[in-house]
Amino acid sequence: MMRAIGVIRKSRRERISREEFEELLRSAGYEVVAILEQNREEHPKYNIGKGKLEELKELVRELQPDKVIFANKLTPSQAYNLWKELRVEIIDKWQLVLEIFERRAHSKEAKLQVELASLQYEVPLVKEAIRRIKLGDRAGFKGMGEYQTQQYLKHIRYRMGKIRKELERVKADREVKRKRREEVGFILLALAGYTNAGKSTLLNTLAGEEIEARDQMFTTLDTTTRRFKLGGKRVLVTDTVGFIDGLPPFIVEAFHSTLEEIVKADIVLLVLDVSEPWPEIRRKFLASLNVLRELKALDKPMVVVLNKRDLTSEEDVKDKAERIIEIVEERGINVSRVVSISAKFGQLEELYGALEEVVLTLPKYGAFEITVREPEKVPQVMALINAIGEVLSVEYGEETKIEAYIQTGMIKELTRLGVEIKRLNQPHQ
Ligand SMILES: Nc1nc2c(ncn2[C@@H]2O[C@H](COP(=O)(O)OP(=O)(O)OP(=O)(O)O)[C@@H](O)[C@H]2O)c(=O)[nH]1
Ligand SMILES: [Mg+2]
Repeated sequence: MMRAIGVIRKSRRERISREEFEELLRSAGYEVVAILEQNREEHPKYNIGKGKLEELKELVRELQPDKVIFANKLTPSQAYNLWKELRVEIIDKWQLVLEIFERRAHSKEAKLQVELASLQYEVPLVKEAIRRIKLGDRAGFKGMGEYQTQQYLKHIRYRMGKIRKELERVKADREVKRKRREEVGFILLALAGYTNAGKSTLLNTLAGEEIEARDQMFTTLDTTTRRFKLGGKRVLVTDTVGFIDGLPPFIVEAFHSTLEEIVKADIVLLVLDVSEPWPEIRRKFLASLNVLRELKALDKPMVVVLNKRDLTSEEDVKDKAERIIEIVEERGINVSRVVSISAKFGQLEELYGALEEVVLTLPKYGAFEITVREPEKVPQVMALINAIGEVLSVEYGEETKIEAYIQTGMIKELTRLGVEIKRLNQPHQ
């Protein structure tokens, strides 16, 4: 096991949770031999203050860790300065997150995305090393000389170009699949939310699946899509990578094809762990909203799902739901419903109820009157309607008249059965 010293600098602007940092270190597989904390504004040269640096030096000498890991973001020049002082590998929070991603990436796509993000992160570090060599420093990036460092930079750029192209291909592929699914009348749901909120557990419960769900951060990096039925309707639900506070743009960019599942969904389920203390829920909720905003997915119908209600009391859940509503009202965010569930224990009634309602407000639905002239076709028509919408009323007679909400894209499917269709209203907005 790799041994690490953690460093956390807290300031007015940087709200860093020590608990979360320790959790990240644990998830990345480090043995934490010491944690150093400091309250102060950022020191331009070392991030932490000079006095703290001396303390850290002493600790490094004494404990001989493999790495020193900062909970803050380090500038390339700070990383370099720290390395010069401590002579031990220095990484910051985002490199730590990327290390976790690397361990968890299974699919080819996830692996490429992680590699792209890591390379993107390295570019300024390598450039800084080159700048320092030019100024007379002897060792470049990871101890390489000037020529090697230059070559390395070239290699990084080449590799990034290649990965981007490959990811483009994956993206096009995904787009085709998504279209096909929509064409057969699926409603697309995306699970979004902070890491460890219970997204994969919810997908498992919804779809009767067994994808990995564990009490650790970033269990899921690959995108998984499963089908289930909501009433009679066909639904696809997609689970993707979890969010974290301040998810930096370079990670969002690298994971774009994965996160795009959220952008392309009909409904977003934003999952929160309701058993946590309110300040934690609030922090994670706001962080999730920020990522959704960055993805331009905030205008989608969204259901806030308070998960793990089995771990707390009913009043507590109610109180937190009200506070969530306050936040969204304050910020003018469009949330269709707030529901509480226990994904682990299969308590999903509230979620099903909300989805039934929200689904029918989707712009892709419309109200139609369907006339069936051949009685023997009625069962077949009804089955299809149930899969792509909802029957509102049926009038049997010489000809059967059905009023129903159905997906407008599925009209062709119905006409093929030889029925007559008339639109009753304009689509909901
Ligand atoms: N008590 C309780 N635990 C739950 C519930 N839902 C999920 N958990 C637990 O919470 C932990 C995290 O669940 P996951 O489903 O892996 O969470 P995730 O959101 O997919 O996490 P990442 O993939 O890391 O983003 C696991 O230990 C689950 O067993 C619930 O309703 N009640
Ligand atoms: Mg997961």
